[in-house]
Amino acid sequence: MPSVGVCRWRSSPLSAVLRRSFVVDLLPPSRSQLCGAVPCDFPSPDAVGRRIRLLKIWWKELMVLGATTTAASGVGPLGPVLGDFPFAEKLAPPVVAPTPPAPPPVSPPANCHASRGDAAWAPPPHPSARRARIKRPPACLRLPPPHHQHTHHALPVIPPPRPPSSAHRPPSIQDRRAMGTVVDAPTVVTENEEVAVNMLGDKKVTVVFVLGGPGSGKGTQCANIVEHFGFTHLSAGDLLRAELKSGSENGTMIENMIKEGKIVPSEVTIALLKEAMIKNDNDKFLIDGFPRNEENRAAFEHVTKISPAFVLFFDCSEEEMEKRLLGRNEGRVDDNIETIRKRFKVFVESSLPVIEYYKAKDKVKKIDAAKPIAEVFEDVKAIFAPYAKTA
Ligand SMILES: Nc1ncnc2c1ncn2[C@@H]1O[C@H](COP(=O)(O)OP(=O)(O)O)[C@@H](O)[C@H]1O
Ligand SMILES: Nc1ccn([C@@H]2O[C@H](COP(=O)(O)OP(=O)(O)O)[C@@H](O)[C@H]2O)c(=O)n1
Repeated sequence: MPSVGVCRWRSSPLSAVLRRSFVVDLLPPSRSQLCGAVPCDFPSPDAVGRRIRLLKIWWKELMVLGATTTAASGVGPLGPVLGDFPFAEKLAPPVVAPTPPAPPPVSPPANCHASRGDAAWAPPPHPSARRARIKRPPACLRLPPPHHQHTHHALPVIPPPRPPSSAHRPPSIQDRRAMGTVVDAPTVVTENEEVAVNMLGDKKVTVVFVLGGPGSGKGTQCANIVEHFGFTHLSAGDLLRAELKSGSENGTMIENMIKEGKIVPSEVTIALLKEAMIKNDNDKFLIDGFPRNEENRAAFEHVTKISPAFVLFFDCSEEEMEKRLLGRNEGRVDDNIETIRKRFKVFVESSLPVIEYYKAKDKVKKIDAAKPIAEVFEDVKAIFAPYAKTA
């Protein structure tokens, strides 16, 4: 049988409004077919009720498509989890509208470039899906036509995933999982522009990602940039350490990840960055130590719609960085030789590819960070000259 559905819900204490989200995690091939279906914010129990109903409608559709359920990860199969949802008992029993019969075969709309025989073409969404008011991928991108030898209920073959660089690619389930929010607006990240239409609405922001190995001097130079160029410094590591100290429900997880030099799941870090950016009136941000891997990068762009003006990359040898970290004396649990080596490995395996990604977009400004602090800052200043404070 073709598909697997797993549903779980989670809450986050990070937001003023308690956010709850369902994530329906569909393993391939159904994932690409139903991506964008369900994850959402639940600002109130009423909204939760509506989403439960939608989930049930979607679930029915999956069943119609011949899906089977298997607990693959998370809490378990969708059906039982719906029953377990903590707000469920506070709601009137959800009214699930009867699913209308399957629509008759239709021809592709005139404005769809594909024809019925094309693998890219699909009939419009089922009416119950339209009721759901949840943004699904455009029909042209979604269901390929049923495979000729297949019966009615067989899932069609799903085309291979589209390249991640496509500005119109619907966010994947992983991206949405990472966000914990629904992105109703089309995912458009303004490339090669210093400011983007973003989560801050009309407010245009300039974001610079500051990357480099542990101990390369990111924090030190960010302090200088703040002083001279009026940026706000958001250190992902500092935000995570503050979150762990705050007694958050994620505290233990964050602590363990930091001790092991591992990367905290994007949803946690992005929520912290997002909150910090929303709270701050400044429009120029240095985001230090983020994105640390491909997941961080893609999720951030999807959630915030912000593309960095450029990436400041502090290039330094491991030998020099190790020396600095061992002499940092900030009492950090991860500044010991064992964790430092793990962090170096993570940097090479996960963070360097992010730098390569931006390099391919001509957005990386590399600094020789092995030089003394003042000399490094001279190079930094040259890069930030266009952002000189005018006051
Ligand atoms: N260019 C430099 N030369 C020598 N020591 C430096 C230099 N830049 C930073 N340091 C020192 O190295 C340590 C790590 O720097 P830090 O800015 O905290 O790195 P990161 O934020 O990249 O982990 C700190 O003790 C800092 O004072
Ligand atoms: N985007 C990020 C940034 C930091 N972190 C965690 O925080 C730790 C410390 O990061 P940091 O940026 O403060 O310090 P450095 O490793 O750059 O010195 C990392 O080793 C990760 O465990 C993360 O998980 N995700």
